[in-house]
Order: sequence, then C-alpha cells, then structure tokens
Amino acid sequence: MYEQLNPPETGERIVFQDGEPIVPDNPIIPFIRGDGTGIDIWPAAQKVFDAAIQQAYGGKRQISWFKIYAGDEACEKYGTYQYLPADTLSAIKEYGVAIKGPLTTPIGGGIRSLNVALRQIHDLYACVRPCQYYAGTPSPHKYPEKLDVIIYRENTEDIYLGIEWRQGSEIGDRLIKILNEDLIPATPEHKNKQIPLDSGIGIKPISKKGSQRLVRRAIQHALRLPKAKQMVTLVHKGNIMKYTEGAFRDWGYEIATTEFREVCVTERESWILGNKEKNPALSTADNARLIEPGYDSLPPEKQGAINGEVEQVLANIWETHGQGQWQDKVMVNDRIADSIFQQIQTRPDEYSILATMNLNGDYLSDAAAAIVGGLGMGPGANIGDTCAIFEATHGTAPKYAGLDRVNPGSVILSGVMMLEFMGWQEAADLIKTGIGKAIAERQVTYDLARMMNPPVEPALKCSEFADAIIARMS
Ligand SMILES: NC(=O)C1=CN([C@@H]2O[C@H](COP(=O)(O)OP(=O)(O)OC[C@H]3O[C@@H](n4cnc5c(N)ncnc54)[C@H](OP(=O)(O)O)[C@@H]3O)[C@@H](O)[C@H]2O)C=CC1
Ligand SMILES: O=C(O)CCC(=O)C(=O)O
Ligand SMILES: [Mg+2]
Repeated sequence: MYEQLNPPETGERIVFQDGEPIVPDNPIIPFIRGDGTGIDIWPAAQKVFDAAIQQAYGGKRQISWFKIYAGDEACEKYGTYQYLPADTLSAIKEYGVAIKGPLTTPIGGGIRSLNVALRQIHDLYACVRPCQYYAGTPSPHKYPEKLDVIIYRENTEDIYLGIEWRQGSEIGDRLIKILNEDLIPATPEHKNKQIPLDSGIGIKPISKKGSQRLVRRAIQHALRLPKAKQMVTLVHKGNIMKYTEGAFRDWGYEIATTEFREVCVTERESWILGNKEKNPALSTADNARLIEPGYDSLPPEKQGAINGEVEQVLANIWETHGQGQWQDKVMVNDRIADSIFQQIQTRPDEYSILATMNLNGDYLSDAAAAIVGGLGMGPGANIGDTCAIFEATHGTAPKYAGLDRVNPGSVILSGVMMLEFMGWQEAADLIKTGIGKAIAERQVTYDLARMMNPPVEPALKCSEFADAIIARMS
C-alpha cells in the first residue's frame, strides 16, 4: 500500500475513539527527521525517548519507530519537488500519532509551508504550546518561573490558509477592481475607502466552527488543570478586525456560556455577580456603572444594553454561579493581542491558557518561549479528533545544521507531550526529571550556556545534552 515505505514488522496502530487515543503497549509511531538541525536533534531526542520508556516499563512497553519522509529527505528518496509524498500523509493518517522535526519553508515564493500543510491536511486544528519554566534555565526575565501558560492556537485557518494573490497578478487585480468598484461602495460602513491598485492581497477567513472547536478544547484542557489555573483567555485584535478577530472572541464566549454553562463564568459575569454579593441592595444601573467605565456618558440605548446584560446575568446564573460559586468555575476572559504580549511579561502569573487565532498564536508562542529559556525549550503538539503530530515551536535553524550544536530540548519536550497524550506518564516524568537536573547542574547546550551567569564553557553538544538527560532520569 505504500510506494516506498516499510512499516515496522512488530507493533500496532494507535486508534482514536471519541477524540482520545487508544494506545497499545507497542505502538508504531511514524517520525519525520526534519530539515536543517533536524539531522542533529532527531537522533538525540529518539535516544532519550527510548531510554525513558525502557527505564519506566522495563520492556513491557516500547515504541516501534517508523521512519517517514518530508522536506529535503523526501526529495532525495521520492524525487525532485516531492516534499510531502502521499506515503507520508497516508502513514500519519493510518498510525494516528506522529512526531516530526522542523521543515524548511522558503520565504516569498516556491512551496508553501510543509508544516502548515501537514496540519491542514490532517485537520489538526489545535496547536498546543506549553511555556513552562525549568528551574535554573537562564532567562532575560527576572521572574521567569511566574510564566506557566499553554497557548492553544487555531491551526487550520486565518491567513495560514494561504489564499493570497501577488501584486500585479491578473486575479489579484480583478479582485481589487471588484472590491473597489462594487463591494466596498455597497457597504456603507466602508464609506469611500479604496484599496491601492498596486497591492498584493490576502484573505483572512475565521470561521465559527474553527474558532469554537479550538476554544472547546482549550476549556476542556482548563478543566483538567488545578483550580487556580482554570482560566482561558481569548486573545484577539477585535478592536480593529471586528468580523474576524472580534468574532473569534464572541464565538469563544458563546461556547463558554452555552456548551460549558455549568462550569464556566466570564470575567464580566464574575464582576456583576461579585458586585451583587458585596452589596445585595445594589441597583441594576449601579452594577452596570461598576462594570462599564464611562457608563454615565454613554447614550441611553447603550446604557440600556448594559443594564440588560446585568439583569440577564443575575436572572440566569445567580442561582448556579452566585454567592461565590463562580470562583470554582473556569474563568473565561479576553485580552487584546498587543496587550497580552506585554501582560505575559509584566503580569505572567495572571494567565493560564491563551486561546488564539493562528497568526497571533504563532507570534505569541515564540515570545512566551523566549521568557522560559528560548526556542530550544519550546515544545508543541498539533491535535485533531483523529490524529496528532508533535513538533517543536522552532524551525530548522539552518546555520547550525549538522554541527551537533543546537538544543534538542524542544523536540524532547514535544515527545514528553506525546508520551503524556498516550498516557505514558511515567516515561514522560523521567524525561522531565532528567532535563530539570541537567539544567540545574549547568549541563546545557550553547543557547542556555551563553545566558547562564557565569556562562558555561564549553557548552554541551546536542548529542551530549541527550546523554546528560538520560544519565539524570532517576
Ligand atoms: N514547525 C516548523 O517546522 C517550523 C519551521 N520553520 C522554518 O524554519 C526555517 C528557519 O526559520 P527561522 O526563522 O530561522 O527560525 P528558527 O526557529 O529555525 O531559528 C531562529 C533562531 O532560534 C534559535 N533556535 C532555533 N532552534 C533552536 C534550537 N533547537 N536550540 C537553540 N536555539 C534554537 C536560534 O537562535 P540563535 O541564532 O540566537 O542561536 C535560531 O537562529 C524557515 O524555513 C522557517 O519557515 C520555522 C518555524 C517552525
Ligand atoms: O512552517 C513554517 O515555515 C513556520 C511555521 C511556524 O512558524 C510555526 O508553526 O510556529
Ligand atoms: Mg512560529
């Protein structure tokens, strides 16, 4: 059934039931080595996974690794331009859980991102990127340990759908003409805006289904966290892009207050309930005044809408959420995207799960990784209902390729996420112990070594860091 692949002779498939993986003791797991530094990182990471599994289960459980191809390696095996062979896509679909190294995307032309294509083709709609601090990791921040967030990034739409036209292309010019002459003038709120004729043009679709399935997963994850971390923040730029980013926020709140009504409270609801708890005699208008700055200068119809919101909340959820009960619910709030970039630096401990659209999540996950030690420490997972691919936040870092130099930590931590997803917590914990101890003992690669005080000289190689982790797993 495969053109050029030979699955391992021993091992079984992981299958999904109701979105959850059913994992045999000897699963077959496809892996893509990756381009650039993938050549260094993958062997180091695989060695750590196998050692941890052996130590945790003494041979009762093991992974049968199945090498599949994408990027440069795929072209070598399958021929020119065969960056993402059908074999690779079929293997991921068949075996359900896969792990990959980074893949190159040329800028400004040629192939579109293979990484994005893998997510879209397999409908891996939730990109999950935890940013958690390991004691002793050098950081540009004073209190990096205060940051403990998980980014839930929508993974299939937004501008990453890649629907765009080059400046001067026939279709691009036609589209601009239709917009300028027909659609924009027919939309009163656009007044007499016009798109400059020499523009490249891109489309940013944000769907209700795509937004809500992402927020659903984020809330389900929040429910599994300790009480103090049960919070989902909807990140958006809805003040500017009302019908895409603003809609993401609104659809997020909608699902929180319908499907998850019993277990969620929104921030505004918590204010209304809290105000009433502090002062049971508080009038509707006074409560509205407390939740809406500038209430008194609003026109009567806007004041009426806020009064209505207060009345609705008290009528609908006072019994289930009032008298402090809301404090035991998952808190759902929202923050404007630019503000959250500064908030994770100035008030990191106020956040837990950050639910984002695709582009915002891409930016935010690199920024948050920087606080806890850099891209060498940024793991990730792309999760759908029938399939999951685990991969680091970083790219191929081509200048380091083949030097055995970069930090394999992010792919190793992506493997930790994979083991946790499979329910192999004991093996995952051993690796986390190994990483924690190696960092605490200053046994680190160049990226962490150069930030340590005093700097570590010489830094460990990529392969040596893997050995240092294995030596410290118990
Ligand atoms: N999921 C994926 O496969 C992704 C692929 N890419 C692709 O990767 C290619 C290169 O992208 P680029 O913008 O350079 O971003 P990269 O993430 O590859 O590298 C940027 C910088 O991050 C640091 N870094 C990256 N990986 C590590 C690591 N393992 N250990 C320590 N430090 C690390 C290095 O910093 P320093 O120089 O300071 O040492 C590096 O120069 C592009 O083609 C891009 O499209 C990008 C992101 C994700
Ligand atoms: O695929 C790429 O080139 C970039 C993807 C990326 O930056 C990411 O997923 O974080
Ligand atoms: Mg990125």
